[in-house]
Amino acid sequence: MTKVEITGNSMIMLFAGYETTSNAMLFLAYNLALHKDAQHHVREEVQAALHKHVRITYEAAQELKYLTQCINESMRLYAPIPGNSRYCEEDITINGITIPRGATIDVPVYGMGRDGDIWEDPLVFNPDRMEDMSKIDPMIYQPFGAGPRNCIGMRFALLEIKITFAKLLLKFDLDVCE
Ligand code: HEM
Repeated sequence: MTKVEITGNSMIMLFAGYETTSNAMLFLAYNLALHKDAQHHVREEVQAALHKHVRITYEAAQELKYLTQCINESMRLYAPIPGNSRYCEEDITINGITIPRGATIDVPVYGMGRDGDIWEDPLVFNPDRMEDMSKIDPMIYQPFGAGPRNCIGMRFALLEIKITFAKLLLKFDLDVCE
């Protein structure tokens, strides 16, 4: 790799990985502060995992299913990257719509996450709807993008968020200010 490539890749890893994860955590904290029942559920789950694993390890984090649902639901409502795009390299017709070569396709990630034709009560924070991710269309719910160039840091980000919130909720109660 050249020096320019190393610098460019280092910069993108920092920019792509810092603000995105911190915004995801910010909105998760907000949603859990607003929804004490969900916060309580997550805390109980973390305590059970701690009981089994003693520390919040990688393995323990994998068992935090309800916390994962809360993270996913929070990113549906508040996608850290609200829009994405793709450049069309050649003419193509999909479902009767022709997209010409050279066109840029905007992907409305935030809008799709709140579309009433797709989600029941779209503005309600309901982690239960994220219980079975195989029922969710990955082209519609795509906070980490989609396809071969989706987010390379997704697993790392989810782990980081889970460990942070597991530790946070063991010590603190999250509340909204007046
Ligand atoms: C909650 C946290 C994060 C969110 C919501 C997020 C979201 C995204 C999205 C939407 C894309 C574009 C994918 C596409 O076009 O299909 C992307 C790409 C990328 N992300 Fe993340 N990201 C997060 C965390 C991270 C972290 C922690 C890292 C690295 C440590 C990272 C590194 C990257 C890189 C390098 C790309 C470009 C991948 C490529 O072009 O092949 N991201 N991310």
